Amino acid sequence: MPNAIHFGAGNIGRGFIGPLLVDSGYHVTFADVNEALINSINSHDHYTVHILSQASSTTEVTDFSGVVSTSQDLLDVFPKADLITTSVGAQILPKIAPTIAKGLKQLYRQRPDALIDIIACENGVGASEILRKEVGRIFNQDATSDETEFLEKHVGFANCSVDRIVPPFDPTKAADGAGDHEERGLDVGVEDFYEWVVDQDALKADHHVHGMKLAKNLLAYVERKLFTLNTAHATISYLGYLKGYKTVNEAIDDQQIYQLAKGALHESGAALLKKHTMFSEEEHMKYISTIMDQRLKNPNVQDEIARVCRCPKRKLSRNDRLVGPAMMDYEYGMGKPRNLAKAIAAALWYDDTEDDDAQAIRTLVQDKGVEDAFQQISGLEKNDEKANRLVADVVAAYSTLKSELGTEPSN
Ligand SMILES: NC(=O)c1ccc[n+]([C@@H]2O[C@H](COP(=O)([O-])OP(=O)(O)OC[C@H]3O[C@@H](n4cnc5c(N)ncnc54)[C@H](O)[C@@H]3O)[C@@H](O)[C@H]2O)c1
Ligand SMILES: O=P(O)(O)OC[C@@H](O)[C@@H](O)[C@H](O)[C@H](O)CO
Repeated sequence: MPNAIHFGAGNIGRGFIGPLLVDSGYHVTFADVNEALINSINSHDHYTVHILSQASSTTEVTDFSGVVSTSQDLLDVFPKADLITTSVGAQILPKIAPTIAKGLKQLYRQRPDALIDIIACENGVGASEILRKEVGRIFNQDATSDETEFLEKHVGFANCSVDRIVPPFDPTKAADGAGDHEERGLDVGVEDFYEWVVDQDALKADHHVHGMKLAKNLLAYVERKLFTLNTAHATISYLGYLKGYKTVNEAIDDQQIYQLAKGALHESGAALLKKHTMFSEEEHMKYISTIMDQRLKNPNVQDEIARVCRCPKRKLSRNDRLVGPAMMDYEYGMGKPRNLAKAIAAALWYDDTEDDDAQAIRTLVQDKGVEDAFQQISGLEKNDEKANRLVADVVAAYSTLKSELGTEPSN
């Protein structure tokens, strides 16, 4: 039986990647910092994935175990691994890199001929590549030349696009009659749709995983997904937050928000089609309408605005879902991305007291002004003329957004 280690036993780990691996015959070891979660994983021999669609259905997941990601137990599991996947959050990857570097050395000692792949299943451009650089830097600090050669020739780091909405899930409210919370603590609720596209050129070994689609030109898939689904999700949620909504369904039902999000997708879509000519306009319009009118409106998926808005610093960074497509519009001569600028402005207004990033952003905006704060958070170059145009658009959108939405300015 092949073995996989999956870092992050949260929504995507238990609701998407873990189940696909188990269904393909892998034993999955979940590695997570959350000890209580790992104890729960080790005290269950199965859990249920609830499909949140009109015809609700379930899938049982078995053949898994858990290890605390900071423990020696994880290093002991590494030598058996054939595949390593992650879903911890892109910003957490540098934190797990030292463990992966150590684990790969253990693996090399026991199986020097092994071929192994690492796939970071995180939202973001080039997540596995970021992990590769960090693991490589640490691994090579005290590596022998044989070890360095092993890392280069035997370990693949494959970027991927990972798409399935897995919202917070309350098993006691499951439409399929799930039992009480204690009993159903590991269960997850997921939308029916999923797409996992992995860079075939970066893999070192053959993996037979149901639902893992291999493709070349990965950047096109990653940007199409991040700059469409996630752009819409973020636009709807940051604007929805300002209008007092708590769920994505409530916010998308607001026509002003719906139209603004649709506008943002036409802006990102124009640049995506220009950059990635493998997608036709017809295909992309269908992709947008499936997202806007089916997936994000799915009444069975009750997603929280706070979850979609989480980590606003990451979401406002140069290559992410808001600034990324807005800059692409300038780079490909597509004109002013007015709707994206409003979405960015809304993210700069996001002030959820439970969100540390949001608090840091608000403090920065108040201390430095919106122009400097946005430039610093996004990482846009000060001497880049296109970046300066976007900064000016965002500053203008920021000052009028709240009155446009009909909400009172708070400061
Ligand atoms: N939920 C979705 O709809 C969805 C869809 C596609 C992609 N993603 C991406 O998947 C990733 C995970 O998202 P999620 O929704 O599953 O989040 P989540 O919070 O449900 O799960 C993340 C898990 O990672 C664990 N973790 C945090 N730091 C860790 C560390 N240092 N070592 C090991 N484990 C650690 C947490 O304890 C948690 O269990 C993110 O990159 C997200 O963008 C999420
Ligand atoms: O996971 P994040 O924080 O990058 O973004 C929040 C949501 O937009 C995201 O999790 C989506 O649900 C997911 O990307 C759907 O595939």
